[in-house]
Amino acid sequence: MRHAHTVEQVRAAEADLMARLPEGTLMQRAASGLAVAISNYLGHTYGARVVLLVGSGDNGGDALYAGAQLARRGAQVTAILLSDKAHDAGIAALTAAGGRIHPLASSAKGAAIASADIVVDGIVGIGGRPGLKPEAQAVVQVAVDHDVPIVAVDMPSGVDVDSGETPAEHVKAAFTVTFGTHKICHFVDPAAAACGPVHLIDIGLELPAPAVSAIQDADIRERYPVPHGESDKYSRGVLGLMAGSSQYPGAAVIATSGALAGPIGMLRYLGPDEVATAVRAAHPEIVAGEGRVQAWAIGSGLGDELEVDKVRELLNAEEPVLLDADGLKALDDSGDHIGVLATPHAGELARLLGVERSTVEAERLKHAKLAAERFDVTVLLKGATTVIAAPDGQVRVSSNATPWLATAGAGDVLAGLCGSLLAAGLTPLDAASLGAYLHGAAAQLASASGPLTAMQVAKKIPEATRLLLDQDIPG
Ligand SMILES: NC(=O)C1=CN([C@@H]2O[C@H](COP(=O)(O)OP(=O)(O)OC[C@H]3O[C@@H](n4cnc5c(N)ncnc54)[C@H](OP(=O)(O)O)[C@@H]3O)[C@@H](O)[C@H]2O)[C@@H](O)CC1
Ligand SMILES: [K+]
Repeated sequence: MRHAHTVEQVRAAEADLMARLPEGTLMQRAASGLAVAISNYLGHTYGARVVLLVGSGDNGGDALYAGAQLARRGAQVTAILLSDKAHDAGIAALTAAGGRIHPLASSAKGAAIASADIVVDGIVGIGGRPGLKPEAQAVVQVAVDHDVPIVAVDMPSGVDVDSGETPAEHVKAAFTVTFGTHKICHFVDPAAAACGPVHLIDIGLELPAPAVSAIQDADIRERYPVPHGESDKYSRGVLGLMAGSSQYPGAAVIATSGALAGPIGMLRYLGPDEVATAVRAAHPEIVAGEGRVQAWAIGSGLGDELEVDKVRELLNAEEPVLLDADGLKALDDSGDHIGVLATPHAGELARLLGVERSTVEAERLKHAKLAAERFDVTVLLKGATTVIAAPDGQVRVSSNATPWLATAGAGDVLAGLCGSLLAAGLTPLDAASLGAYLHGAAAQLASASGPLTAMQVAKKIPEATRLLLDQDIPG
């Protein structure tokens, strides 16, 4: 996993380390990493035209020192000072390296930005409040109007660092160079979408447990419940699936496709006879009717056929339960739901919490955590970046989805797959994490940069799993 820490955690780690190192060491490490990342992006340094947007703090200092290093290697570097205050030693270093300094009032600044190869956003970093001042917004807009790429120093200025929210104007970066650890805004939308690819420069910080972790390929290898020689269909896990209705029979076929592509040994389907017939026609290996299961997945396409009392009984039973779509209507905030995984999209989460959908979309991390706490469940909030919040406060994100995945039935596949992982014995947090990541990986295979259907995603889950587990096909 990659880990993100809060501003407070970063400041504390920085203070610890700075006390043991000569002054300025951390900024030099940061600036060197930034300069290298800029050179790599441009593909050359000599003659490159680099404009630094410099705010009043150390974020501007990073930009100035990186600019000085690039100027020493032959770049034409111009700094635009956006505040009366700026990092004095950084300005001295840039000037000594042959860089130019423009105050905000300079009439030449627009032309410098318009003809730049790259603009460096050193306006604010972890000391920043959300939003851009009008003078900063104006110079950023010149870069946007002239298609000049912007590299964000630490994070795109104007985003809310600790929440990933973007309540006001902010920079949209071609890429971001950050230091010591990721920050929450790198992982959580909408801010994450403004970062572009994020390069992490190690500056030697020693950090506590992260606030948010991002799932990677290696996590699948470490946590996937791979069967062994002694496994049988029961020990691999049996999932009970309640999905589909006469109104939405297709949801059951799609959800069962997702479930069968996961690790379970057997799938029991419970639902109306005509839907069971359709499900078994698509998947003859499915067993219809009651029986022992290790986990339940309830909800996709149930429509009005949701039996709230029955579902509430299951929520209070021992087996873990996944609630999706209509199944979420059975969730209440009384009692212990520690084994429950809820998989809402933003609209469903908004209904559960009694707020507007747009509010959930703007404040995704906050509302996922709020619901996890209020309902005592693990919440998987679907989206371009999926946010998973556990009731103990752990948060993970999965960011490998493709925009093509926004298609009918994709959520049913995810519910089936996560249910399958729950039945195989993973915790709700791990089932959600691996499910979201495998779903995203399967969608990438199914899409190959083009349109896809939910069933195609389900069909690609075994291949995505095999690739991520790195297992050769025997024979
Ligand atoms: N921590 C680390 O490990 C390392 C940190 N390093 C670097 O230091 C950066 C943090 O630097 P920092 O603390 O000096 O704060 P920074 O973000 O430059 O803001 C400065 C001032 O800006 C102002 N301001 C606020 N909001 C604003 C807005 N929207 N628009 C305009 N102005 C705004 C506000 O001043 P005020 O307006 O309140 O007077 C604030 O005090 C960090 O991101 C990284 O790049 C690396 O060098 C080494 C390792
Ligand atoms: K910045």
